[in-house]
Amino acid sequence: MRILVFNAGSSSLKFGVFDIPRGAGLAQMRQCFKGSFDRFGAGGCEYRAGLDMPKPARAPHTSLEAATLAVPDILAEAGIEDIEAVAHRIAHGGAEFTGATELTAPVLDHIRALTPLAPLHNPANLQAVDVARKVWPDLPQWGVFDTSFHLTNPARATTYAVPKAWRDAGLRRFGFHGTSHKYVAFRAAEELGRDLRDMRVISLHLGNGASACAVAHGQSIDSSMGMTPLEGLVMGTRSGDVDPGLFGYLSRQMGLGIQEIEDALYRDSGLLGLTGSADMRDVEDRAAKGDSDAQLAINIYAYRARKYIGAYAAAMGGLDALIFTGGIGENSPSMRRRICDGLEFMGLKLDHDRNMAVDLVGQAAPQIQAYGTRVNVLVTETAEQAMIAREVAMAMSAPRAEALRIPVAVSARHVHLSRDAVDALFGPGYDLTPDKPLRQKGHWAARERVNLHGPKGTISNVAILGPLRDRTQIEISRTDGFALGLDAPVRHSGVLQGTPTVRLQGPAGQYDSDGLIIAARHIHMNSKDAQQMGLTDGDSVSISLATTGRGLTFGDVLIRVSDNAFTEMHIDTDEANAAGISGAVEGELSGEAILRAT
Ligand SMILES: Nc1ncnc2c1ncn2[C@@H]1O[C@H](COP(=O)(O)OP(=O)(O)O)[C@@H](O)[C@H]1O
Ligand SMILES: CC(=O)OP(=O)(O)O
Ligand SMILES: [Mg+2]
Repeated sequence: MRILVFNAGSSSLKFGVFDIPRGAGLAQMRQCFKGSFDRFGAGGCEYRAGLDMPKPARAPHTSLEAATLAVPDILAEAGIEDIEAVAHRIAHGGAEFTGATELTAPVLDHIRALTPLAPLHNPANLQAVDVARKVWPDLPQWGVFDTSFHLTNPARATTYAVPKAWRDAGLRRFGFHGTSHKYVAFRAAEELGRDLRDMRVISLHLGNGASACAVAHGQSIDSSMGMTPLEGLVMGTRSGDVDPGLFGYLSRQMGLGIQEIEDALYRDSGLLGLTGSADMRDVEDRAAKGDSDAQLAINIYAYRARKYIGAYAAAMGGLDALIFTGGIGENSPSMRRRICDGLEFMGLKLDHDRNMAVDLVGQAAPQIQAYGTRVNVLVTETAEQAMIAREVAMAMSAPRAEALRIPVAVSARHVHLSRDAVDALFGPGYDLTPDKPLRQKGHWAARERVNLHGPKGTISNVAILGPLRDRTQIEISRTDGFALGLDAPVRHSGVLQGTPTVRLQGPAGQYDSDGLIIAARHIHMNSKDAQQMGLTDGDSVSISLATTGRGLTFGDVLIRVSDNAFTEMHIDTDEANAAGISGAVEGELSGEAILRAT
């Protein structure tokens, strides 16, 4: 399979063509073309092409868009034909995209909607999609997202301490450069001959955009960029961390509008704001000639990065390897040195000769720590394009993957009430008030709540789900059972013989009812999906949740088919916690694990 990859960054366009033999392992992947444009200005840009990345030549393109438009001709001239898919780096994918995704119209709409959260990136990424669409209208286009790798970050790392209404509106941290952090972490482990799952790694991606990432035991647990690629380290034109108190001051005291402030933080800050140049090569040259602004900028840059190393070593309880990548991380021995100086207290020290002698040809990942020190320090090229090609090739060769993904919903404790129960709890003839519709058609959560009393304790404010049923059923988790002091059996809905009795308390009175169960996990499935997946009512399947950070396969998941069902897997809060679920998750059906109903 031959895949063309576009990696549009905030200051550069990189592209590559990869051959991945069908059926063969990904190790046999071969790059057959490579090119890049950067240093855009009024007089054009620098251009490199060819596998050995020769010295840059000048090209006339003054913008990323113009450079993107030139790529098809470059490939044609190089005799690159028979491309089978085009893969794109997409910076912001929100919480939605956990891996390579085909860029269908709704997916593209979603990416477009995220543009305000990555104004320098998503438009450039979408531009490359547009160009590729026009030139190769029949080829599938895929996206690989910077944000995906960080979706394993725990809530304590992704949650801003801001009002609930803001958090409910979607304010949270995401993190970027995920494809790069993931690749370099794996590459470092490979180089060290260790299993990444046994390691605590910090990756510093220092390009035009820059971010630090803590990779604990193979998973990203924190990164320095937030809801947008503005937070964190000092960058080419972006500020990184600032005091949120600045905004009020800038608005009130300096009369700046929101758009002006945001533009300045994205485009006129960072190295550019500090020195007048966004390019570290210029800044280093000026500093060497005695320019004090450039010298201060370099100090701020290194100091910020060093602070993040300390923070992430603390977050992980130690550090085994530090990795430098991105244009600055790969090419600036003096910046690597400044960042690492002073970290000897944590066992991190560079060998200065090794640091100066770094040569990255042929995917090398040289180690540059002083001999005998505890923390390994490596430098490696980021290879985002290769990683993107690899993820897309894997996704494209996964059979029917799309059809077999099932959204997972976590059911918190709730009750279904009978007419009798409502009469006793709320008064004779009382009608519950439907408040929120549920995804299963005709079902709703009521505004009213009840309390549950058991011999050990009380659980207050338990949701009531309508419509009314013939029998009252109370669904709790195992943990809730301990809180109540009652031992509820795991049962399918409606199978209530011999279940324990619990006291329900409403405003008008009490009602003792049996029907206390832990709901057995199940999948509501509409007939069309069932047919497509080859399943019938009563089948049991295994569902793997691989994307949650505590990947788990749930066996014995009952399929319940009905015509109008919204296809969705239901698990309880204990199961969700065990699988480390936060936010939207999909489960994957393992085809070999279907147990037939009859
Ligand atoms: N030899 C070098 N010394 C110092 N900085 C360098 C060197 N080569 C490239 N850089 C810096 O790398 C940055 C660009 O990084 P890169 O990863 O290519 O950008 P992007 O984030 O757009 O992909 C620029 O600040 C550039 O000055
Ligand atoms: C997310 C980001 O900052 O990307 P880049 O380094 O390409 O600007
Ligand atoms: Mg970059």
